[in-house]
Amino acid sequence: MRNIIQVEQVSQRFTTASGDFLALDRVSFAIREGETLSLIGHSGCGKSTLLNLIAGLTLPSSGGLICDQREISGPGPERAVVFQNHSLLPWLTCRENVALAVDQVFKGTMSKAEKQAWIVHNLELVQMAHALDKRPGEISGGMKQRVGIARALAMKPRVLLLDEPFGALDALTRAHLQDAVMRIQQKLNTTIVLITHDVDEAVLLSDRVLMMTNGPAATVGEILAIDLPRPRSRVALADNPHYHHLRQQILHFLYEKQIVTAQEHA
Ligand SMILES: Nc1ncnc2c1ncn2[C@@H]1O[C@H](COP(=O)(O)OP(=O)(O)OP(=O)(O)O)[C@@H](O)[C@H]1O
Repeated sequence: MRNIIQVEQVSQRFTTASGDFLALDRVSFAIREGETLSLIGHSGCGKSTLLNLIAGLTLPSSGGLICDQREISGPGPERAVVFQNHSLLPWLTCRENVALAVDQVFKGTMSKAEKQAWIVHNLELVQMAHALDKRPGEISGGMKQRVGIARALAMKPRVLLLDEPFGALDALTRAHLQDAVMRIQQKLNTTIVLITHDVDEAVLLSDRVLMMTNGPAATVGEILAIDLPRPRSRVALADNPHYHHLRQQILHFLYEKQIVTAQEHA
């Protein structure tokens, strides 16, 4: 598999009231085309900072990021982001919210009818075609996230960046959305970068899990390959000893290695 994103020696400093704060310190890794890579780490370690850099929403203090052989110097439709809080415009319908992205990306390249069909197609992908003309206030939290994912997919991104997209949802809705993302990924072969705090979610969805060290000066701790066959079923995995072994390795990193490291530095 070829690399679609390369993160090379990236550091990120923030200027705060109490002085300079080094959030990320010389982070390097590559994201392979078509893979699902999860970023996991303790709260405040720098996961969103890293995702924002890949999205091009911020620029690194040093180092560089490359997407498809081009330096990332700002946001672009080939890297679509979905945040924890859907961020749909409340006065627009689901169709109109997706249309905003489609109009922006396919201006001049799709006819009006093609755009309408493409909007419906993407809402169908996330099973939300029934709510085309509803406003965000008329649908549930899980449904809003689905529409947010449809809006991102409608941009035909090469990479889908998901910043804790299921964090605010109840366990059952979360499970349905995780299944939807896995199904869509299998269908479209989109590259996905997912921030999560949930070890089970990381193992279920990912091809690799990137475990970050605690901040400040966070960096890549370990990268774990999740070599479980696809399609994956949460029910079948519950009895799979290898699944439990992989889960255990992440827990060990987060709750034993990282705590030890933090104490060593204390
Ligand atoms: N704009 C900023 N200015 C100053 N400090 C910042 C800024 N953005 C992030 N930080 C700091 O950088 C560190 C990493 O923050 P970030 O939000 O990336 O962590 P995170 O791993 O995504 O956290 P969480 O899991 O709680 O969402 C934190 O200590 C945070 O306070």
